[in-house]
Amino acid sequence: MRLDYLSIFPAYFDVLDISLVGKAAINGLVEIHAHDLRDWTHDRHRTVDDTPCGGGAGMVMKPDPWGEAFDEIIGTESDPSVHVIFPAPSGTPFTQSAAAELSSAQRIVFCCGRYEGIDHRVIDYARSMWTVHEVSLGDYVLNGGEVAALAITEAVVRLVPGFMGNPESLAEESFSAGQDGLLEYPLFTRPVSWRGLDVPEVLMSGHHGRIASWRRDESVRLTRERRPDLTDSDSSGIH
Ligand SMILES: CN1CCC[C@H](Cn2ccc3ccc(-c4n[nH]c(N)c4C#N)cc32)C1
Repeated sequence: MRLDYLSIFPAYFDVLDISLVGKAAINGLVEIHAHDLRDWTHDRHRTVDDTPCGGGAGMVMKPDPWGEAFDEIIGTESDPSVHVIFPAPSGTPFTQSAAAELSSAQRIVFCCGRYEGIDHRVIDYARSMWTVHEVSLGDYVLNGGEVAALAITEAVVRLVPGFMGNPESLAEESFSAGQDGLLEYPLFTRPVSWRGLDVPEVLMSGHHGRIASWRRDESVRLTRERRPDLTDSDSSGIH
């Protein structure tokens, strides 16, 4: 899997060399390339923004640098196997199932906007050439797309076959299919007693049936408390 990041702050992606994603890069599972969008400007000030047509606050990212960057990084041929991701507050909420789908992609290009956003013709052009995803990390406003690109990268790469040392652990995570769409149960480890707080006895019983039942009950309880929206979904085990 090749991952490209287009941003006016490419240093955001230096962190990928440190994290788990860095290990995947070393193992050859993923190839990471960060690019400075300003490398595709031609004026002395390396300008990437301009005032919004129709007025309004802030600045909008000009289409020209993006188009020239696309030509060089992706090419000028249409290819639906290339996935181009535009993080944006107006995007579709990014989910675990979207991460799972993207984990089989061979090429993902993240377009990280800044200012008030990117000229919409950039997205329209990308849609005419590649498979485009306009996604949102959540219902809050960030200053740009970089943090979202990092979060999406981690969510996707950890699902790439061969990345996780113990793929079985993926099955029990919140939001994974194996978890019935429920939140993860509380976790405990040694010491059994810590500052007057004890591990639930059932977890020390060695009785696998009771442990599984306790964990399921806890997942149902937490999901009802914190994510009632998940309890109505078909995939959840709660109805
Ligand atoms: C005041 N304005 C409002 C519009 C957005 C401006 C900042 N910005 C520019 C590009 C850009 C990309 C993503 C996000 C973003 N925010 N929240 C999320 N979940 C996102 C995601 N994915 C934010 C962004 C700030």
